[in-house]
Amino acid sequence: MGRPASARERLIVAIDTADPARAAALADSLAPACGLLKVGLELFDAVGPAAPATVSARAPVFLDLKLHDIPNTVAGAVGALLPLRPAMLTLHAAGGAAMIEAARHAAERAGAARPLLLAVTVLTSLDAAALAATGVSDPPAAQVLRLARLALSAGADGLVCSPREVAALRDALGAAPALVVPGIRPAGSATGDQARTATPAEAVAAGADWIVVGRPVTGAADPAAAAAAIVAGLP
Ligand SMILES: O=C(O)c1cc(=O)[nH]c(=O)n1[C@@H]1O[C@H](COP(=O)(O)O)[C@@H](O)[C@H]1O
Repeated sequence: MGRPASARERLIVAIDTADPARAAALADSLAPACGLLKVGLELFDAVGPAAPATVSARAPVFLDLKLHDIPNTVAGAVGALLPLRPAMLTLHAAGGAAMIEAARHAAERAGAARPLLLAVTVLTSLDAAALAATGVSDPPAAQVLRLARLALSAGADGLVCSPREVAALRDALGAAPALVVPGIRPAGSATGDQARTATPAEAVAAGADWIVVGRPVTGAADPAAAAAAIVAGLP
């Protein structure tokens, strides 16, 4: 899929719920207010392939299953997901080059309808101490850049990173990789479990192509109005 052509198209709303009726209601109200709707592990694990199928009737789907397994298994999973026609699909960069190459190879079977393959670098919920506890003593920014280079050279189309790394990734990698950025918090909204955050406008000004927002929109009294307010504040 092409890069967003408007502020509205930059917004991806994460529909994180295990309740299919709530997911359908959120999709109905939010589809006109954003570019894509994200179906993640919570909804997919609860509802199965019917989840993206329901949502894709309303908006393009970002299918965020963060695949991370041996290359043969990930290739098979990508092949099994292609009939759902996601516009974007995630896998963990830490799965390594051979896994990403296998995913790319499998995705190419969809031809022109191939989803954008996005490599998740360092989860936005990890701060430097939490990352160090996994055995990575480099700061998050260095690990994000290392994983970004690995993923792109193995065939990923883009990256998922926190807003804190976007400017450095653009400096190092240029305009080519798609940068999809969660960890977004409008001023005054609760951080929750996110550690590396910034506002929607800061993320886009730094070079994000798309921003991913979940609870600040879906937890609002009027989710469509919350989404519209985010879009109105983008540069
Ligand atoms: O791949 C993702 O989308 C993702 C990667 C990451 O590092 N951090 C992250 O928060 N996400 C997703 O982005 C969404 C953020 O939701 P909120 O924290 O509610 O805005 C969730 O659906 C996460 O699964």
